Amino acid sequence: MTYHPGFANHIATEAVTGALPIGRNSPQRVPFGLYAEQLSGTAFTAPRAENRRSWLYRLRPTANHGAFVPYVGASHLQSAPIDTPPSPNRMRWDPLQLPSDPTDWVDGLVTYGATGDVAAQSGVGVHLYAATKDMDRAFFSSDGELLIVPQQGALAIDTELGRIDVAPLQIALIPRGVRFRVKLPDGQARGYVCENYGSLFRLPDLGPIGANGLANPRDFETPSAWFEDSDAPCDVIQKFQGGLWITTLDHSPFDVVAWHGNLAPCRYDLTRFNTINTVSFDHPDPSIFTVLTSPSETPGTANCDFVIFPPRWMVAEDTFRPPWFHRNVMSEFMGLVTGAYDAKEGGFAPGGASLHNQMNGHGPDQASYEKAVAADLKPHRIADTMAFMFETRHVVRPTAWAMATPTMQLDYDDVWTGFAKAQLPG
Ligand SMILES: O=C(O)Cc1cc(O)ccc1O
Ligand SMILES: [Fe+2]
Repeated sequence: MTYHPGFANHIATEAVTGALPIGRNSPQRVPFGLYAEQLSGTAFTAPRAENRRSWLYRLRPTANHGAFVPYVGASHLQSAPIDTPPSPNRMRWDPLQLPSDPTDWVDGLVTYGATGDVAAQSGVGVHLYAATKDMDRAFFSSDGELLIVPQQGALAIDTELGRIDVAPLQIALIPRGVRFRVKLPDGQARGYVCENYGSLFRLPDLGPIGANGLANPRDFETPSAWFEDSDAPCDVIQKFQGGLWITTLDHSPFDVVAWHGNLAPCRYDLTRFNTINTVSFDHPDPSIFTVLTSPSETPGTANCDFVIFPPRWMVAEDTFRPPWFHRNVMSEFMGLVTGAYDAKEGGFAPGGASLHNQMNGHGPDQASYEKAVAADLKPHRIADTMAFMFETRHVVRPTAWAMATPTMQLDYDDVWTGFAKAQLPG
């Protein structure tokens, strides 16, 4: 498997020499009788800097399929708007358990919450997955791009535009509409998915940081063209406006022999993140750890930011080093890939999740607080950690499933109930 470095670069790739038309997108006769097809990730008229599309050259056009019918499977996938009431309460969940029956990646997806409105192309869906079986069918979301954060087990993702291998500490980003199937080299896998209904994820501006730092573009990797020439039937499941639909093709959907453009799946290794932090005092806002951002119409107020808390040196002087107590106009869904998170001494396990919605007080648990105020502030490396946050301007509504699952920690408030009252002089 070969990859091309760069984020949303214009790439030209062919799995068969001579398959890619030169100098035009849609010649009268495409080499080998391939079908030329445009995949648009932004409106045709989106400004050039925003515009994302690719041209695919395939054995058959995607349009060559029968009707989709509703998918009747054990799916726990949902979309915004969620019909259960929003809750101001802070929530936390133990890890999602592996299913007892053989379950592939698509049936292993469970929606914990969603926000915005899938029909209005704003907001996100937040899913976790727990899977034990390779997919032998294809899946795509018409509702949003998928940011996949593996937590346990590698994923071998075959997509129409190439194959991506990812493991925990890496992420994959799959554009809206791109069909893919997930295989499990380790036999089982768990992780998180942000389904972004809004504007496409991109690298954040760096402002005074300068031209380099945080996630550097060249560390994103886009696969070369790959295809399979198979006339065996293949089920394709589509998520469309929250519902799941299925059709059966009489051929493989993975039949793109060549493609070019700047809309394609990619992967990124989170350990390549160039972490920037204070070298004087005060814990900076977590926006300093933004990997990718999906802007909204309001500058600086994201539809969704993907923020990580990677291993790093803590050197701040006269500073409460962990995340401070706070209330945020943005809503925060967090997960933990590995290790421990510096604001939570207990209860936030790798594979677990938490939700702190708009304006609701949260921050270090009491044990983290006591430890931090007592600490001798020598340089200290937080070595084994990788937490992340999907932070959104829209309030996340938990699903009925997430509210009812036994993995929900009903005593989560208690991590903040024991604080001693401050003592004023006199
Ligand atoms: O709530 C959290 O743990 C996430 C978070 C981390 C941080 O360093 C500062 C603010 C913030 O919301
Ligand atoms: Fe927070």
